[in-house]
Amino acid sequence: MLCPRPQGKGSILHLAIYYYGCIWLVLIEVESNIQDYTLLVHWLNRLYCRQEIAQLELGNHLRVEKLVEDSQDTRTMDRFKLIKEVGDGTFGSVWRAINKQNSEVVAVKKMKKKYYSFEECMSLREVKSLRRMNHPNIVKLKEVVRENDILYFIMEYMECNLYQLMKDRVKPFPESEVRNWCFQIFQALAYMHQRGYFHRDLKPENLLVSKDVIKLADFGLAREVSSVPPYTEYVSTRWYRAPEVLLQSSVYDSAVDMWAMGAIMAELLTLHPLFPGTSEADEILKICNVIGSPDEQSWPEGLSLAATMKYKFPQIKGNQLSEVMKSASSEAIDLISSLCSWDPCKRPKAAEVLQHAFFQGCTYVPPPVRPKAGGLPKTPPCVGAKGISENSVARRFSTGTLSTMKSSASVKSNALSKTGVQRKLQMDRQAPLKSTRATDSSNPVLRHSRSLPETGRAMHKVSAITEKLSNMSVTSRTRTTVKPPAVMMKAGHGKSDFLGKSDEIPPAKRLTRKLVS
Ligand SMILES: Nc1ncnc2c1ncn2[C@@H]1O[C@H](COP(=O)(O)OP(=O)(O)OP(=O)(O)O)[C@@H](O)[C@H]1O
Repeated sequence: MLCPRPQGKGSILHLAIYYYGCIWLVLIEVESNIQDYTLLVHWLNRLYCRQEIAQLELGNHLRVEKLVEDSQDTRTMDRFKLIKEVGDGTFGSVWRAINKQNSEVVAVKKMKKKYYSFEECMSLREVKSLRRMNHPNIVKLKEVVRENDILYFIMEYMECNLYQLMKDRVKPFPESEVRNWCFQIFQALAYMHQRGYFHRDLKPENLLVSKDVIKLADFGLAREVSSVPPYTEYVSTRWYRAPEVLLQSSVYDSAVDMWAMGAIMAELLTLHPLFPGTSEADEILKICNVIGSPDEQSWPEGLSLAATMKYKFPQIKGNQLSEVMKSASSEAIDLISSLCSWDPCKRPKAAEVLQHAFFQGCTYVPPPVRPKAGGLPKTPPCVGAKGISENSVARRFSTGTLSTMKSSASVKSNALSKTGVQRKLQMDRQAPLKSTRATDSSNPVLRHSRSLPETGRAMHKVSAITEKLSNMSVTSRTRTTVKPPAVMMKAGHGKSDFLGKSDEIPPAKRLTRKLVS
């Protein structure tokens, strides 16, 4: 409420003080209604601009830095020349582009959905999480631009993704190369997990490579660890999906990323997906075939989750990972087995993995707190014996989770609590979603082709889920071979799935799918 205006012959000074006070009151009132800085920027933007551009300064204190005024707005996306489409995911198409102003090569992700306000854009998970990340192994988000209701992410450009590298290969990657990549990715994961985020959609397509450097990308599903469960939306690509997610736990955590990394590591070492399930039920069966069925000892919470869903695990003893990955070192196998533990609590944390014997000789250098001016921090490579001697120095600056260089992955202490809340399933009738893959016009017949239809965050009616779940049962069957199929396979088929078809394992060739180039 404003005070009554001074009556009578007030001096000019009085009037000035009165109006000054009024302005302050109005501002205070407005401010109390403004939730955060982003909204304030948007509000100012509305006043002065027709379009918005936010240049994100990546670091500890992110802020919207620049508003484009009327005189400039038509130039917003004109600054970029799109050269070639390099990827087409569920949510956006990605282009290699050049910033005409400084000739920098960038990646422009053009979102498929329209965005009618800037707040909507700024509240996207991809923006919220990426803008808080500043790590040499996490793809940098440079700008967020909304123009004509279309949202663009301007990112640093990476040459290709891991899936593209795998599909063209005949011989598996040398273990040293896999070690180098994985070490970088685990550093990125340690960084983001320690900052309270987990990715939830790790897969080879989301690991981008430029020369020796690999980076995590696609934070569309990233979630804050502190966000409140239940997590009800659809999460992650089936082949890399953790069992607790398959069993519809709604309180999973960063351990889902560790499971995915186990599967990715194995795939890099063999060029074949470790758990190429054709449906959710088949996914569980494939997991049982490799690591054996869970029991009261290995994963009591899993049995409860299954019971809640009226799902019965097949009783399979499982194979030895060493049989599946004949040429892998014992350290690699040990690490993959611990990452692919049924019980999420038994999977090592990312920071612990960096201490695993598989990475002996690799140096962990924590990223700087603030980005250095004049360039990105360099990714620390595996540096052999020198690295070991440097490691003690590196650890001094770590967050304290790295205890000993020689210790293997230890057991996690946090437990997943179980819940009766059911997560939503992708159903048979769902229209197939676009696969997440890079556009590959040069290679129409992809040997290692895959479709990742379940990356979509499909939502389904709970009643339908309940019906499906109550029918669900994966019957025990004699061990199906876990030998890599003759052809490279694609992640999932969209043909869901879980229920009633558990023992119908389609032949490998059904898994092959041609890619749209
Ligand atoms: N910064 C980048 N540089 C080069 N290529 C990129 C970049 N970001 C993404 N890509 C390519 O585009 C593809 C799709 O990108 P992205 O995963 O971000 O899209 P999406 O719509 O979120 O996909 P998804 O279906 O997995 O959710 C990636 O697999 C990658 O090949």
